[in-house]
Amino acid sequence: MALASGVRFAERALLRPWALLRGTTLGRTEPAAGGGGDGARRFGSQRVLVEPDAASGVAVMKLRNPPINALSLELLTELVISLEKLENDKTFRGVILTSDCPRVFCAGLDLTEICGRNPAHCAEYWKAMQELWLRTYLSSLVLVAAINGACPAGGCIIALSCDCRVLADNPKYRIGLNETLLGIIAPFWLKDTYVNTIGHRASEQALQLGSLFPPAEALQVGLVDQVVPEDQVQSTALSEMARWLAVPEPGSSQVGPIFFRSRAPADQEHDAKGHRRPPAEAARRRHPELCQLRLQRLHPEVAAGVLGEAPTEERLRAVLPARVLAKPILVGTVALEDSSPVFAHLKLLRALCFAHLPRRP
Ligand SMILES: CCCCCCCC/C=C\C=C\CC(=O)SCCNC(=O)CCNC(=O)[C@H](O)C(C)(C)COP(=O)(O)OP(=O)(O)OC[C@H]1O[C@@H](n2cnc3c(N)ncnc32)[C@H](O)[C@@H]1OP(=O)(O)O
Repeated sequence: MALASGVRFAERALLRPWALLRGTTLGRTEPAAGGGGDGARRFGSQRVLVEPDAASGVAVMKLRNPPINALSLELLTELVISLEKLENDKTFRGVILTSDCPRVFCAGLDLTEICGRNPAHCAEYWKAMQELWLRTYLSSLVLVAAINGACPAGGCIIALSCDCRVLADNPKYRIGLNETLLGIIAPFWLKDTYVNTIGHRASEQALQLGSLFPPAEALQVGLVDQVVPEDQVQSTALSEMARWLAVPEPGSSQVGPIFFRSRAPADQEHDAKGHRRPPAEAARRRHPELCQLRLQRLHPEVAAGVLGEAPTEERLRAVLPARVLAKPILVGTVALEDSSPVFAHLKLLRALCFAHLPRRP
């Protein structure tokens, strides 16, 4: 019964992802601030404001979940949708991520989404967090973080998944992964991202101590690329973006996320006819091992949400057709298959089941 109700919950959420967006208006379009230039219209949602500049191919994406841009489920979902929208629009090559809330870039996970919530909610929330990380870390767009406020934990994760980080020079704006101090253990993909950015020893120390770096130290350790006066963060981010976008194709698309963040061949962005693959598919091809990690890491939490409790083989065999169990399912293609929610859900269920079954000889 727990299984059946768990499945119904997940199915409903997957079939109606917009149901997660309580009180949200998506796709609203209005003139950009300052009158808007050539074709400049801003769009976005309640918690993510997008100011696109078609002429430069750059959009500024502002988090606005006052007072501190805590990563609520709604904000995570809206960020993913906005990024996906820009990735699918060939006009855009770069996004500047910044905050619309004074003094805080992003306070990290919304702790009210975790504390005292049921396992199904935690699973949904955690999945959304990983989705955002995958979407940013593997994005085909150049992402520059214009960090105009405090940037702890989950805020730092967003910044780390960008190609470049510009931090405002204000000693109150500290940045780092401090979750250890809250009793949250960084998953290994996050540890790896830290190591890739600031090196092994610095990560080891900073993660264990839960260090938050003030601007000068963040620059010194390599956590940010530039520290500039607060009123120059946006303009510096735009200059950085111009530098990154000036690299001609194909170099610009083949180095960067594909080259550095994947062990897969670097030619996965386009199909044999030269058509650009949908971002989710390209990401999966570029980074199969990430997809795999994703589910390996995800399954205990999701199992709690989807299956109600750790399933026994007997229970799984009772609910799954024999042919499903006869053939190993590729674990991990699930969450990136968002084009078909029902299919994705079935695959998720199967993959979870396999994660709990004894290995075949
Ligand atoms: C099932 C899920 C499993 C998850 C597994 C995770 C695996 C690892 C992956 C990611 C891990 C991420 C870890 C995190 O992100 S944990 C969050 C860590 N965040 C922090 O430590 C930041 C804490 N906040 C602050 O330091 C400050 O609030 C600051 C952002 C600097 C802003 O300071 P200030 O402007 O002075 O504002 P206040 O401190 O007064 O805060 C205003 C109100 O906001 C509330 N608040 C603050 N932070 C959070 C938060 N993260 N979530 C929810 N609410 C938050 C604060 O209590 C104030 O509320 P109120 O006005 O009602 O008192």
